[in-house]
Amino acid sequence: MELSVTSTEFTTVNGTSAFVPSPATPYQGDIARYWNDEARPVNLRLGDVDGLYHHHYGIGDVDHAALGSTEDSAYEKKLIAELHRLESAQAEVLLDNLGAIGREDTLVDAGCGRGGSSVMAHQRFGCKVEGVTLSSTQADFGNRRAKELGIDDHVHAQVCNMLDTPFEKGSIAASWNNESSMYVDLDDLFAEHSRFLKVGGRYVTVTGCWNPRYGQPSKWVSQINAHFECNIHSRREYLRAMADNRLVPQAVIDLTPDTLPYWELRATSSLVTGIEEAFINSYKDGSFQYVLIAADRV
Ligand SMILES: C[S@@+](CC[C@H](N)C(=O)[O-])C[C@H]1O[C@@H](n2cnc3c(N)ncnc32)[C@H](O)[C@@H]1O
Ligand SMILES: CC(C)=CCC/C(C)=C/COP(=O)(O)OP(=O)(O)O
Ligand SMILES: [Mg+2]
Repeated sequence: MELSVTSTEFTTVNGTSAFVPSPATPYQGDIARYWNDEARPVNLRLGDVDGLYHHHYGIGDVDHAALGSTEDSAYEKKLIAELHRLESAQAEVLLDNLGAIGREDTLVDAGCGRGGSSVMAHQRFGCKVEGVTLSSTQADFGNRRAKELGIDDHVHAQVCNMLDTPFEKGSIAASWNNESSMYVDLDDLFAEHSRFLKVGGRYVTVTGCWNPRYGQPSKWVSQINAHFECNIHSRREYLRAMADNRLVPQAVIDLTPDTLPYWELRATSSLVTGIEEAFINSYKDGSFQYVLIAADRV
């Protein structure tokens, strides 16, 4: 495993030894531990459907015909497949917004999780994808999947702070944060993307953000922050930090109506985690939005 940090330590995670780089901050240490320990069935069982493991949410209409009757003994399996289909549809929309990518290009998946979006990007464009995550468990998982798929020469994950990456200035054709920008300061994040992206390169984020029109983060947004130990930014902060870092928005898409069917379906499943109500209520009261922002590095 490649590491872009200078010192390392061993720690105990779930009773086993895991390799944890010295975090840039105590907060990043907490986030590394959080994702090293994470093994929720709602993520693993969905990933098992086709081997693409996501840590993001879904978009699009539910295919009720494919789900069939709730009385059917195979209903739960179909529901899991449907939730997974919607999560992969979200990643497809992110990739749609990366623009023209060639086989020779290298992309950066910032906060790559178990690597589902990285694999999909390689499968679509034939390009190289470099994923970074704070979690050694996730990086190992992603690299193992890439090896199993025979694409480890193109898809690679490493334990690395996305605010301080080893990628050379101007070397990257496109980069993204798929539900990972709520763990960092946006000025620091966009300064780093702006540094390693080529001029004319594309940056995309899919994220949940609080709506400035609501006023301040609602109780539901605060509940989501506490649940994931993250810090959801406002839509205004995204646009301001992009403008300050040579990232010019080309598309701002409100995906809130598209993600509600996913949440309403998930709330009926046996895999609920308890956070469904906060997402549904905040999307419905307008305090929280699910957005995609695509920007050009100028
Ligand atoms: C909700 S998961 C999203 C994973 C992935 N993008 C996906 O769509 O499946 C958040 C990810 O952000 C990563 N992350 C959070 N802060 C980070 C940081 N400072 N540097 C690198 N990764 C970070 C976590 O390690 C985790 O992999
Ligand atoms: C849109 C927002 C605010 C996202 C916060 C980041 C996050 C934890 C995303 C999903 O991860 P996951 O797939 O591991 O979560 P879950 O277990 O709930 O499916
Ligand atoms: Mg999930």
